Amino acid sequence: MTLPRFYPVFDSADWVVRAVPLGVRLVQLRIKERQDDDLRAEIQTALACCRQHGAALVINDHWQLAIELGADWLHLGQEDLDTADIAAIRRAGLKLGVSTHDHTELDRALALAPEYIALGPVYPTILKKMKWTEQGLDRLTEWKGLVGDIPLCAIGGMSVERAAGAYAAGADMVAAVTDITLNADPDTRICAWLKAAA
Ligand SMILES: Cc1ncc(COP(=O)(O)OP(=O)(O)O)c(N)n1
Ligand SMILES: Cc1ncsc1CCOP(=O)(O)O
Ligand SMILES: [Mg+2]
Repeated sequence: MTLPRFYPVFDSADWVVRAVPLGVRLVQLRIKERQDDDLRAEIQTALACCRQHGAALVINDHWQLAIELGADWLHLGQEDLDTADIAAIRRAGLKLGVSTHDHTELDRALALAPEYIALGPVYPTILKKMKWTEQGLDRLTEWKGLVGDIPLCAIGGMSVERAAGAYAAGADMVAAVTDITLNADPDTRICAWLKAAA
């Protein structure tokens, strides 16, 4: 499967249900600090919507629920990898994306043969406090040289205006959160992303 070039990340199934009918074909559900029952309901709603529209849903962090609910994709960061059961995840047939920020993390990610590797924050992000400063476009180019055929995802401070630069630098996919969710007109912004990624 060739992964879509635009990869929005949302914190609720409502956002997924809003974005997918507009043409989004790869989307992440990234929900923090919620009870399992709530998470289960969110994942099930998002999964049903994505399956109806032929889109791929990536579950962030919650690998046990992803297995339990028969999800297809999972995203794990380096701290998630410390506790995740990769063998169980693979046995369940889940495809995997992994976050990286430096060479040690990249080596660890490559050893897992993930379906994509993410590098970030490419630009400063306001979504979460991170110990990593901006990586920049040259770092994306370096990463693309190191990951070879594995799709590379740029994340962190990405915007429609910055997308072309990230693709030109070597990103196969660009992920974004607040460029959409804080926009005054998220639907129009999603459509602009789809155009920029086409
Ligand atoms: C596409 C993509 N890239 C990176 C991340 C970050 O994952 P992680 O480092 O585990 O941090 P949290 O998102 O869990 O706070 C991501 N979610 N998606
Ligand atoms: C989850 C995550 N991982 C690296 S940067 C980032 C935040 C991306 O959010 P935004 O697109 O709003 O900068
Ligand atoms: Mg995580």
